Amino acid sequence: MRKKIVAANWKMNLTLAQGEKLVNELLQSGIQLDAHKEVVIAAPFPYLIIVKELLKGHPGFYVAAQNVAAEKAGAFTGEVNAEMLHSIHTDFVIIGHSERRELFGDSNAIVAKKIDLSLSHGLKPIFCCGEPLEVRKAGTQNAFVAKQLEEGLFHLTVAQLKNVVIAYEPIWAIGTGLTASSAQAQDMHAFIRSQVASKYGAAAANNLSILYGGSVKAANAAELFACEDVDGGLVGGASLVAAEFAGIVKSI
Ligand SMILES: O=C[C@H](O)COP(=O)(O)O
Repeated sequence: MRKKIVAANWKMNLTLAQGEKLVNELLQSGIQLDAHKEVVIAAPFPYLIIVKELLKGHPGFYVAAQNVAAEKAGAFTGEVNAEMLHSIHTDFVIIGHSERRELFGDSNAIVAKKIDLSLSHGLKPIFCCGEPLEVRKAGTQNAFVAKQLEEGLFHLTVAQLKNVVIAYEPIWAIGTGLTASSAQAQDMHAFIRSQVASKYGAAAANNLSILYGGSVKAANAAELFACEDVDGGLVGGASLVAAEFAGIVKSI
């Protein structure tokens, strides 16, 4: 049975005090996780150690970095590498988020390097993919996402893929209040799973968690998560309010 996962992506928001308050409120919000459900908090780098500490003793809660360097180590001022993240017990890392792709030049080739370095240091990548509005309007979203998968992810072995989570985030739905309909989400998730099945076989595809991201909130989470191939969400804005995020987690 594949894992159901809800991940909070705080992006570049919250002071440390606000982040600590949010985590504490979340832990007190009555979330019940079984062995097949996980909550991941992608906090800014400086808070990772502290958030990890706050989550201690709460099984099923994990921390993620929002990015990782594409280089191993060395003279790369301002970068944080996979080994460093592992050394502070980071569990997951978001790779290839559309904001990184669009604003910071993360190409499919760079994404592939980040995936490799993360896996080789025991981090679980949350690989993001998704099309911009013009591609959706042209109806070529499947080909667009297939290329992202092919160039960013499909060089992995089947054993490596076991430690990867995919997040499908249509760019037109991120932070816009526009959510993909559950039918649009299901169609794309089923397509992604079929691509994985063709490359790695049905068992690998069935075990892979595929999250939806893009204006997920407590009010639409249950409908999205009810789709057969939607295994949870990657949540931006709504992860910054404890009650709202707890409502989303309770929908998995
Ligand atoms: O990583 C999260 C996504 O970019 C979704 O953001 P959003 O929930 O604010 O639309």
